[in-house]
Amino acid sequence: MVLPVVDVRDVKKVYGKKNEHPFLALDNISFLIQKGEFVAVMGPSGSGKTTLLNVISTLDSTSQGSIKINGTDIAGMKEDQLADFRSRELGFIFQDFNLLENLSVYENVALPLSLQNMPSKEIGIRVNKVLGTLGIEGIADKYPTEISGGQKQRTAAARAVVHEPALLLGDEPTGSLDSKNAMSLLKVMKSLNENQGISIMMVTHDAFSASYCSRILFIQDGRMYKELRRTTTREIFYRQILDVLAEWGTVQDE
Ligand SMILES: Nc1ncnc2c1ncn2[C@@H]1O[C@H](COP(=O)(O)OP(=O)(O)OP(=O)(O)O)[C@@H](O)[C@H]1O
Repeated sequence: MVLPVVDVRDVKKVYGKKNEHPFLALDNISFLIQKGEFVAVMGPSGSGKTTLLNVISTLDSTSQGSIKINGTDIAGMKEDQLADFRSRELGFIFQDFNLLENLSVYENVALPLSLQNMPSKEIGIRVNKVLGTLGIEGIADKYPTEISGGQKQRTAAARAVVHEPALLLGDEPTGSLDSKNAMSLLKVMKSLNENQGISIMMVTHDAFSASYCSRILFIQDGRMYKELRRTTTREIFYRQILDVLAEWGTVQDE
């Protein structure tokens, strides 16, 4: 039996203590992400997207319900087990890249493997492979201050997948890129998804970015609002996404 890569059941997240006006940020959210899916989470500001990403990425705990990543229930794990789990099973790609400025592109990408104490020869093989996949082998010796925004985001993507995680998580990964670099990163993510079989879940407010995904989860007020599967061309899917956003009064132009 193939286990889903993400299994979220009846998850609630309450912020604040009980006697201090608790706020229900996630309200009985349940969904599955199967291996090989590329899923976007969309919703109005304050709907709980980042909260959902944080509890799935094990950076925050739930108040109720269960979350399994690749079959492992993350609720009962201690902090050191969680850190180990995160470093093996998850990859993160953020809007602001989070590259270390005093390390070269090669060293930034190698970091997750160095932290796992992998032999340097094997690190070299893996890093060079992923730099090639993302088309940035030519800038391996440059430093983050010497490369473009698009190259920084590719470096961040390479670092996020170099350890071959079960799940790649993105928080507005195209958010700080111009449209050309955003499209280029989305194509890279789609190719990692289709050719390397990496499962991806990303939060985005951008319908164009979401149209590269195979499924969209729309959340509102901490609840599942709607789900949209791509069964058609990217262009038609984009219009279908815009139709849902229009229900919230959030219309965008491509
Ligand atoms: N640490 C916290 N303590 C109390 N309330 C919080 C906390 N973090 C988030 N919230 C509240 O929970 C709700 C969901 O926040 P969250 O950041 O998940 O929304 P979001 O959908 O990611 O929003 P945005 O699109 O604006 O980033 C919001 O109403 C927010 O004010």
